[in-house]
Amino acid sequence: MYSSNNSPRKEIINEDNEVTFPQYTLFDITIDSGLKDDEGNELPRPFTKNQMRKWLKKVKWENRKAEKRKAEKERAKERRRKAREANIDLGPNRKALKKMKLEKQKKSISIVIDLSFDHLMMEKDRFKVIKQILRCYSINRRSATPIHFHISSFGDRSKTDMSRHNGYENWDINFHEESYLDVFPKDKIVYLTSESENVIEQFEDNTAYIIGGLVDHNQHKGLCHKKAVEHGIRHGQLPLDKYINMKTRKVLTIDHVFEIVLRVCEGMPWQDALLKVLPMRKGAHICDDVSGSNSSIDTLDTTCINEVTK
Ligand SMILES: C[S@@+](CC[C@H](N)C(=O)[O-])C[C@H]1O[C@@H](n2cnc3c(N)ncnc32)[C@H](O)[C@@H]1O
Repeated sequence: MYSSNNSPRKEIINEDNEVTFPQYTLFDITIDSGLKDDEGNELPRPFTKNQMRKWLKKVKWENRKAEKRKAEKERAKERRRKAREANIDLGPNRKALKKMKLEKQKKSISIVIDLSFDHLMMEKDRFKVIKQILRCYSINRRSATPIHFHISSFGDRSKTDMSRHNGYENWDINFHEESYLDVFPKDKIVYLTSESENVIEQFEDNTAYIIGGLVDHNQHKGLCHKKAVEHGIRHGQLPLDKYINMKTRKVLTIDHVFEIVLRVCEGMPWQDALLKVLPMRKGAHICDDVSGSNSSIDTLDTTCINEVTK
């Protein structure tokens, strides 16, 4: 209790009528006053009004967040209860997913998200990249045939951005501080880029497919293609034109590219995978020349990439 109800600078009078200085902490930060008590212990500096205001704002925000989380948990519980009653399968729960992780056989291809573009993005866009990575992680975990998932050029900035998600170090993702060039043999790397003149038909075993970890609103058009050419590695685009017509441009988000690769590796025909993953607003619809024909990957050219550039 404060001796005055609105000035945080005042001392505290406890129940035994003893006067003490308050131990203010801003969560884990204690502000030192430079003063010492009788035993030589550092006394904390009371907050200024401004600091107190900020602290209260933060506490209120944290409380609101906790309430929202609690409400969301309740809603999820209710959804699950209703689904059970209606005999609807909501897929595996967390416990089952963990067990599945140990039992599932992974595909031999790897997907790498290249995080070497941090310096080109504002915080807001870097967070979008992380959010998309979370989605990739989540769909890969739920897949019956997950693919090896890597992150390369995982530097200090990415670590800080990622650390907002507790326990990410324990996720089933291989984090590499170094470039993908130092992790995989050069001839086993294919950079995925919509600007490539090579069209991917099938994914090769034991090959690492790189997705640029970049949200750039088309500001750095062709950057990943340029990078692949400069490094002398193979590159390829997804066969969008072959299977679907799209209203919008063909540059997809990281998680959409990831999911398309995952679904095709699971055995889904290209066209189905593209239509399943691409959102309605992209206006994806079936190409006249392939609709009705069997578009399964089995019937396609078996070369991984046409006119591969070395
Ligand atoms: C939002 S895009 C980044 C666009 C960026 N301007 C660039 O130079 O690639 C994110 C990543 O998804 C992959 N990607 C997007 N559309 C693709 C497509 N149609 N085919 C293959 N990869 C694609 C690329 O790896 C790309 O770097």
